[in-house]
Amino acid sequence: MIGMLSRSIRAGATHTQRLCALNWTTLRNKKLVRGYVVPPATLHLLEDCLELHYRGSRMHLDYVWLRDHCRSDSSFNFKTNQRNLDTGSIDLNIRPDHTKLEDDHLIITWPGGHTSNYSLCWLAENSYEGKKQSTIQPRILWNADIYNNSHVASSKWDTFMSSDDELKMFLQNYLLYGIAFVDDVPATVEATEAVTQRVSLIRETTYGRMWCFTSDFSRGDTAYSQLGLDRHTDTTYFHEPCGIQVFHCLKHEGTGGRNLLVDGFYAAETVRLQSPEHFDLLSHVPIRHEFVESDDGHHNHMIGIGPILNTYPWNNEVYLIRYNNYDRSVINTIPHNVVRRWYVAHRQLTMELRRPENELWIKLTPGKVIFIDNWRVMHGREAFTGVRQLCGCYLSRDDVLSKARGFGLQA
Ligand SMILES: C[N+](C)(C)CCCC[C@H](N)C(=O)O
Ligand SMILES: O=C(O)CCC(=O)C(=O)O
Ligand SMILES: [Fe+2]
Repeated sequence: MIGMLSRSIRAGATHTQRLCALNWTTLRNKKLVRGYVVPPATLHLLEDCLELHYRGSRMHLDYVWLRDHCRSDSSFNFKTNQRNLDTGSIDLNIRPDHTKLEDDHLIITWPGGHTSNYSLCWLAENSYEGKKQSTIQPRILWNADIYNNSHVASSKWDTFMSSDDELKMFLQNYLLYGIAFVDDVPATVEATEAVTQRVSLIRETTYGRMWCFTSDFSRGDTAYSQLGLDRHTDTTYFHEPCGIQVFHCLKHEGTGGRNLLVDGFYAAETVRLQSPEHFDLLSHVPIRHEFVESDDGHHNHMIGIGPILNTYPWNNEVYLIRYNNYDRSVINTIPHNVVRRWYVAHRQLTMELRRPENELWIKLTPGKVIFIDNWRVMHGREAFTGVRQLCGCYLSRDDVLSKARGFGLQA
């Protein structure tokens, strides 16, 4: 399992990306890369696509796709990175009039005279064959030992607020592990908001923008009690669950109240390895989650529908887990001959999520702000006594990933 996980990390930079980074002028002259002879690129025009052999990969590039992805000035706006070309105007039976390979570029002349010029590196990087092999987001999946032995450093408030290198390191930790910490934050809602905004935009929800809650049952949800909460992800009842959950415990005078963290993707990968058919059910059967609240001040009825595990179809990478047994709603979207199999699959995932060795327990104290990837890492809480006050907020995932990409991180 661990071997597999580290492969997924190394897959971060694809074969083609690494090759493209080399100096090809030298290579063309020598035709030799570290002892390997580089075969020249070759082209075959098939009925509906062009077959390109380049640096060890064989790609099939559909003619309509090629015309659609033309990067000439009239087809593509490089200032805005948007397509100019009207895809609706491409002849669906289009075929090149003429093709040639020149200086690691493919040049196509289309009927009517338009010319397209594609770098072979770009094609390799953007072809289906290239994408199928690469990981969208490299991650280090963990159980308690793996996480603890990684000795992931927390950021400190001062450096975090002033240094971009520190923010980049924080984001890298967050992307790899799905959790990241900032320490020594002043124990106020304002400072929590500031530390959060350093990362990205706050996502306002029915709970507010910044929320501060205690066990006062002010809302129709057990989070607002002293009860223990089993591992779960939040806002499963949104079609797009919140991307990040931020928690800062401003005060706790009493006992208990530790938080539990479990890497949902670690558990999901174990299920995939042991019972691919269970993994398949969990990633295809749509399930409803629901939040119904009706009292004096609050009227909410949220419904979110989607499978427990969400995967990219082309490379089977998991990108989102919705797991909240409290908020899971009536199952009426599955025929009876599938229901029991789904429960068996769900039980297996639950057992993996509940293995004690997968549980990371932490006591949040004033000053320690945790960012949790709510699409990946479950959180829970131990029952507590006394006054416990937690503040925090949600972030939307797109904005956080965009920030990370801005630092050159793969996300
Ligand atoms: C975090 N905050 C206390 C504001 C909201 C808690 C929401 C809890 C809900 N059952 C869910 O899982 O989404
Ligand atoms: O009280 C806690 O530590 C967390 C409760 C919870 O699950 C939530 O607010 O989403
Ligand atoms: Fe929660």
